[in-house]
Amino acid sequence: MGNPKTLIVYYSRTGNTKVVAELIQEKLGGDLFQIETQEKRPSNYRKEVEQNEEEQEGNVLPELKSKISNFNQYDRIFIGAPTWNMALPQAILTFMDSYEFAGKTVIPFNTNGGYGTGSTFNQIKFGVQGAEVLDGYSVKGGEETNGTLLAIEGERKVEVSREIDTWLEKIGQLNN
Ligand SMILES: Cc1cc2nc3c(=O)[nH]c(=O)nc-3n(C[C@H](O)[C@H](O)[C@H](O)COP(=O)(O)O)c2cc1C
Repeated sequence: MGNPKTLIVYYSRTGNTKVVAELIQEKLGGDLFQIETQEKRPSNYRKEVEQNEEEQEGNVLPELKSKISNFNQYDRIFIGAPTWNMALPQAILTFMDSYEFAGKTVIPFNTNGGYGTGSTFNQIKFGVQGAEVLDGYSVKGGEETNGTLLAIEGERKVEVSREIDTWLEKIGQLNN
């Protein structure tokens, strides 16, 4: 695919997934879009953990704040999410439910508190039926439980940027 039109979508509470999204944009260009819920999320960590669990258990799809105009124009869509309770934050499910992905290339990325992607990549694969899904990138981000919010900054951000180059090259997306 020559010069694909690229969209980089992400959900981020404490900024780690946002930094990865911005690094991808620096390297490949494309449009950035932050998924946000219509209703404000709890700022308290424990309250967010509880609300998220309730939403995941009840298959609740929280309403999103805004829609992407002209989604059809995009060929290549990066979807970035933190691991929440070893799964996707439900807002990503709302996002995937809102658009048609058939014929597109989808590339997932993830940040987590050290326990890995959980089911996030599989959920993305399942949520974008008809798309070609490439291998994702995952990196350790923050650990709100011990007070580390944004971890991907400074020297760590430089390292992550290098890892992203390696990943993009491996999946054949670096010079596209
Ligand atoms: C509600 C909630 C649940 C989380 N659950 C997990 C988890 O199950 N496993 C894990 O490794 N990290 C978990 N984390 C940590 C985040 O995945 C990690 O801090 C990530 O880098 C946050 O990304 P962000 O800064 O873009 O919001 C959780 C964080 C929150 C707020």
